[in-house]
Amino acid sequence: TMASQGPRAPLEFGGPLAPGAAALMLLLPATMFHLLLVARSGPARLLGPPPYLPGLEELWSPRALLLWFAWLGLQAALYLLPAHKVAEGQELKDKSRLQYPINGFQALVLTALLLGLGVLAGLPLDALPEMLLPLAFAATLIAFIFSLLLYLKSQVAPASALAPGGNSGNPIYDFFMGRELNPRIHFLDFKYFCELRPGLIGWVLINLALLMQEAELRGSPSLAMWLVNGFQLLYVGDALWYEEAVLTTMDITHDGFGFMLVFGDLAWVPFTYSLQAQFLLHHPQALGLPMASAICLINAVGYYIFRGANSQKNTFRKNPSDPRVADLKTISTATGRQLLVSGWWGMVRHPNYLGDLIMALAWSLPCGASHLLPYFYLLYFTALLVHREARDERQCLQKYGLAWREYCQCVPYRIVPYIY
Ligand SMILES: NC(=O)C1=CN([C@@H]2O[C@H](COP(=O)(O)OP(=O)(O)OC[C@H]3O[C@@H](n4cnc5c(N)ncnc54)[C@H](OP(=O)(O)O)[C@@H]3O)[C@@H](O)[C@H]2O)C=CC1
Ligand SMILES: CC(C)CCC[C@@H](C)[C@H]1CC=C2C3=C(CC[C@@]21C)[C@@]1(C)CC[C@H](O)C(C)(C)[C@@H]1CC3
Repeated sequence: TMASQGPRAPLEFGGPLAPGAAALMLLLPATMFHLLLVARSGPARLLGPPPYLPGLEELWSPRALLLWFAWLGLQAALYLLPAHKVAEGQELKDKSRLQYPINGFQALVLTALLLGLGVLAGLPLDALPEMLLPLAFAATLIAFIFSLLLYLKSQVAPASALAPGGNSGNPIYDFFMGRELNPRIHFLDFKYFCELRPGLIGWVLINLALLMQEAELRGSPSLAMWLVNGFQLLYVGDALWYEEAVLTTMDITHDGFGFMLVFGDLAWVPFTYSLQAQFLLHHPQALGLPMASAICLINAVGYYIFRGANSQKNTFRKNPSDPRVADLKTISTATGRQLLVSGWWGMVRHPNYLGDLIMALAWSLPCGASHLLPYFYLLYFTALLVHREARDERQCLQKYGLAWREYCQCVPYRIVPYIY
């Protein structure tokens, strides 16, 4: 029987048609391919036309598809290995809690070991950069097919399994946003797995391959390439070290798993988040030690704010009496949960976004100021977080009502103190 529609939320991204979900399903892959093509071109003009339009013979590669399936299989196997900890997710509508393995950092380390052994045995990792286009094409194909399978699976899911935002009744919109909240087969939770494993680890693998190819090309990797690789490996390592924290993010607790997140996880993250390293391979930048030191300081400040704010909130949510957060000022809410109104969360309402954006700036600066392309991530990410912050504000106002308004009066700025 058809599952009755679950609760309905306001339509995001302008709804199902242009400039909504349907447009984004074409625009996002097109933007990704544009970035991949421009990064390797001499002029590297972000706002100009791509240097050429690749033919299907350049995009389609059975070898790339096979590589993707092998990569997904490896990461799924590492995900299903015994975990040192199994965490419970947030309470669901039916009062149950799902279980999630906490073994992401272990998967990163094992992947590094396996790849290290592979390179010693002759695995041509430095050949990966030449395959970025067919690999991105394969990832996009997999994203569409996987999203279709998820959409079909959601048709037989009970209403309690549906996400608030992904069942408008419009197939295009629901395919894009995702109908089911936590699609899984036994212990393999597809949303949790895709968000933290193949794309995120694939991102730093692509970065490493680009660094290795620069060493082949120029004798040794540039300081700028080292910085970008180091900063982004820190970011991915941190995400996997604090993997359990993702269980309280809105993607896991609120959003359906549809094309937007499937494509975002499997294609957008590995192929557009590695843009700075791609740019540096084709556009070497001389970076002096004083500038490099200043950029390292900027990344350190961003990481300090990002980690400090995320850990403070997650610690507080886990145990408000924890000595590390017990003395912070709070606002009580009708739900029984409290809102932090001092510490990081008394500075602005999303201090973690501020730290993340500062790091995004530090990732771009090693690429110099001659091109806009390396700053694409900063521009995209600012738009993503501003949109995300607005979504979260709506959800928090709905959750907490007057208490949230009181919080907004105490903490008037959203992301940047005294600015926004
Ligand atoms: N690199 C990338 O592409 C992306 C990175 N990120 C990063 O992911 C991290 C998580 O971000 P995101 O998932 O958006 O959500 P957040 O971690 O910002 O969590 C938002 C939730 O935190 C709780 N909260 C908000 N204010 C307070 C307060 N004052 N006291 C206590 N709890 C509060 C509310 O949930 P409740 O009260 O229900 O607990 C709210 O819904 C961020 O650091 C962000 O930068 C996010 C998206 C993309
Ligand atoms: C326009 C895009 C295609 C829309 C897709 C957005 C996604 C790429 C992001 C949505 C939320 C994300 C998070 C992270 C990566 C990007 C996506 C999937 C995250 C895993 C990065 C590392 C962080 O430490 C985190 C807090 C774990 C992030 C969680 C949200």
